[in-house]
Amino acid sequence: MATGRTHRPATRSRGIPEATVARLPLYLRALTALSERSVPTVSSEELAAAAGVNSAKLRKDFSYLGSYGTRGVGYDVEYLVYQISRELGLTQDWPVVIVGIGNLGAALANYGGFASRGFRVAALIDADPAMAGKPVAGIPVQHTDDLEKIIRDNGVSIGVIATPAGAAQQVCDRLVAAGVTSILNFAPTVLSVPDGVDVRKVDLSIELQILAFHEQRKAGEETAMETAVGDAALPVAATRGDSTEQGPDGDVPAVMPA
Ligand SMILES: NC(=O)c1ccc[n+]([C@@H]2O[C@H](COP(=O)([O-])OP(=O)(O)OC[C@H]3O[C@@H](n4cnc5c(N)ncnc54)[C@H](O)[C@@H]3O)[C@@H](O)[C@H]2O)c1
Repeated sequence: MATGRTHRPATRSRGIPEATVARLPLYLRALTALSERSVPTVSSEELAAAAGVNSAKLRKDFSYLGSYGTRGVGYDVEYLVYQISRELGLTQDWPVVIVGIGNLGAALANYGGFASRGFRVAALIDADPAMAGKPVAGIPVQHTDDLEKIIRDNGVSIGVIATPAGAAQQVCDRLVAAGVTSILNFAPTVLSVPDGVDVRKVDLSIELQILAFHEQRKAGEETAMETAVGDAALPVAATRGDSTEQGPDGDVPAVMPA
């Protein structure tokens, strides 16, 4: 769901295209579900359907990992989970800080899915002095005055920004200066970062706008269908009872053949 943008070339140094990297978490999520059900192998078609990806694209993506599956058997689920996790750097623990512990930051801190995927929330940081020391998700919130020290002490390389838009660039600059090289930005603003820093932006309103676009198209198609059916209904109604105009099983066809 991330409407992501990274500041890296389209191909990573090991030759895996960014588009493939972006699909790896989708495969991993589908494979983890299979693994939890103790499914030993999966075909490219089944996995592609579970991940919502085209199966030819999946085979191409897996060829970058050196994984070709076995004809007639498919892919070994556990091995693929390991391979993709390793490729995504998930076989190691990633300490993450969240900056801006309001509604969203607190919800993110409380989300159990990060830790289970190797992302440990190492610290929560907020500018509001009244919040300092108060626990959120069992972690005491720390004040932004200590941001640089917190980053260094915890060896943090990934920062999550959940501050208001107006504060995001300044928070980003401080995170980067302190050594953070990957940022997940929830604030509705475009961040400037130096080369070598990756930024991904999550914007749920953009996702909703895309859904609205599809809803509008669906509504347009339905209107067009209704118009077509409505236009066709006149001759059908007029000829009802005329066996020559009925379908093979006696039903009146909804749309008359041209
Ligand atoms: N990307 C999305 O889909 C999405 C969804 C919801 C909200 N948002 C955005 O996330 C951000 C947070 O939303 P919210 O509802 O949690 O807001 P909020 O007002 O509840 O929380 C913001 C928090 O940031 C803190 N803060 C302000 N300036 C700071 C600074 N310089 N350094 C550290 N902390 C600072 C505030 O003290 C507050 O606790 C907003 O920018 C909002 O637009 C994005």
